[in-house]
Amino acid sequence: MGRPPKLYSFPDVENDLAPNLRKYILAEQKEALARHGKFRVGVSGGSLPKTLSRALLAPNPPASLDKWEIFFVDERCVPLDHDDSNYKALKNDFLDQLPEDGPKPKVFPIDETALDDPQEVADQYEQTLVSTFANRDSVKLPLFDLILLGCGPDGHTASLFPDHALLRATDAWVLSITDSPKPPPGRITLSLPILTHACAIAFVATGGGKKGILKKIFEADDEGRALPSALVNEGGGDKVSWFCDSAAVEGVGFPKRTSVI
Ligand SMILES: O=C(O)[C@H](O)[C@@H](O)[C@H](O)[C@H](O)COP(=O)(O)O
Repeated sequence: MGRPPKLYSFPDVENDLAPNLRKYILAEQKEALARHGKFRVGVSGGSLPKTLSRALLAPNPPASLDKWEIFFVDERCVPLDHDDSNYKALKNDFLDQLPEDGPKPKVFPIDETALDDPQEVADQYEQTLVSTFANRDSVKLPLFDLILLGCGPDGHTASLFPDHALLRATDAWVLSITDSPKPPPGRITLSLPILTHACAIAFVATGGGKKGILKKIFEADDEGRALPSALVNEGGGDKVSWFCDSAAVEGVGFPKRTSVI
């Protein structure tokens, strides 16, 4: 690993992790707005939308939310109102909780017209990125201001799973998977080069269920180094920050930080 990622450990999600995550996101937002007047964020599914809403809703949602463009780091190929939809989770946990008269982000869900064909969904989503981030011929890779990731108990992140061929895919921005070990099997995901190209990348991993895998990722022995989340550490270096609670990092022998400055 070149310049190592930052590993934050907080005693508690509600009172410590969430306010520090807020501070971090608002600092990234400030830099992005100064760079190009927009804040382009990629979000994952799982528990992330809930933690995000804890971080961002209180004491009040960010004033520049109307400058935010929110994309999905990965999405399940299900209708947007299905319980498995990452869009639905973000909508329920965050978007619908915003005050009616306040600023709203622009959100880019998947196209629902070809859900039985994940490759088609991936191609359509890549087109969405191409038309938002500029012409693919002029932009080699879309530059997200911030990517927010989760980490599964097997070390997966986004819908990039351990030992899966998608980990080696470098020719597309958005990939499809039909055999996801975590249900549902049909999904789309940003590719590893897009994740690590982002200006900033944050993982949120909490709870005792993450303990063993974080140890493997950070101790990076041969097995740990090959895990998808470790490959993000490897490619993103010091652009990567991990927001964890004490339960998740118990026993992890890697220097831990306790607050975002
Ligand atoms: O849609 C998904 O399934 C995800 O994007 C996935 O990569 C998730 O982030 C991790 O599985 C962690 O999930 P938890 O935060 O629920 O542990």
